[in-house]
Amino acid sequence: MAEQTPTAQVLDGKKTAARIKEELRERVAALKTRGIVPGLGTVLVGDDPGSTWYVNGKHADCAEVGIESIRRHLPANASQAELEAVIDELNEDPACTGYIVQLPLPAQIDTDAILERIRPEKDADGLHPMNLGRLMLNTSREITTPLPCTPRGVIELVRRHGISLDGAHVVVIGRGVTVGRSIGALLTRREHNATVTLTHTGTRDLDSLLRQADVIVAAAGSAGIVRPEAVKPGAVVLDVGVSRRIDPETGRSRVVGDVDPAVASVAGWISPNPGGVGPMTRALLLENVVLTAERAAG
Ligand SMILES: Nc1nc2c(c(=O)[nH]1)N[C@@H](CN(C=O)c1ccc(C(=O)N[C@@H](CCC(=O)O)C(=O)O)cc1)CN2
Repeated sequence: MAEQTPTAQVLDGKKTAARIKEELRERVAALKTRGIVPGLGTVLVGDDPGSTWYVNGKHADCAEVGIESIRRHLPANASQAELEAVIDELNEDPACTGYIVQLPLPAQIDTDAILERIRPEKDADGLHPMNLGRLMLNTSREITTPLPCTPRGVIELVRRHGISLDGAHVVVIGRGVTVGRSIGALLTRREHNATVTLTHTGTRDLDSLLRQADVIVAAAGSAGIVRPEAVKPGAVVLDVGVSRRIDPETGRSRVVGDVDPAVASVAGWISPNPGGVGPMTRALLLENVVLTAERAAG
């Protein structure tokens, strides 16, 4: 079959994230004039190369916008008690205005118990049950607690390209808490006003649902699961999935998304992967830290 020309417009996460970081630099400078220095803590358990890369990126981002950063690194065999001691320490540290625990955690750790131990006001990822719970409450009031970074990144990426989600049918693939379930809750709030179909590994005939979507958010971690024949012409397609493959030419590991590259000849808009939602996740984490510091300052 002849190769088709990509016609979709690009949802450029790199450029958009750079703009957000510029705005944040000014907000951080304004906080500093009031004697408030935002500080992001990161907790990494183990030496997974992907997680290490993400955490290093978060520290580099902080330096770029003037946020202080605090790093805690535990060995892969750390116990629940050892990790909880670090959480308790960051909860009390005044220099740490918000922090994240890099996920996934090793199997011996009870992840839910760790997320629950983070002080909700310092939960820079918006994954504490109280902050996730607030997402479910009064859907017309503005939320003033931290929200999960990837869902916010997706929404901000779309909004900053002038696309409205009001009334749109969004089909989300993946029911994980960091993306799928929380984006469903966020998009159905009154301010976004979308209709969401949340699909997962138990969904029958995914393609027939995808064909009805105005917007697809693919967060399955299943390489190429969104194929061109299942995409409505002109749809907005956001690729959040991360799978890793060894590139036969370079021998290096590279990211492969959930969206088949041929979708670019059918969709109206598409987010590249890498270079789409990933950089937005990082930028929105910084925004959560700044927001938390601004709110604490009154
Ligand atoms: N505590 C958390 N853990 C994890 C989260 C999270 O939001 N909070 N999300 C992911 C990892 N993640 C941030 O932590 C993240 C993933 C991807 C990117 C990114 O910029 N990706 C690049 C490509 C990177 C590559 O080549 O490997 C891109 O998309 O351009 C940033 C952050 C799971 N854990």
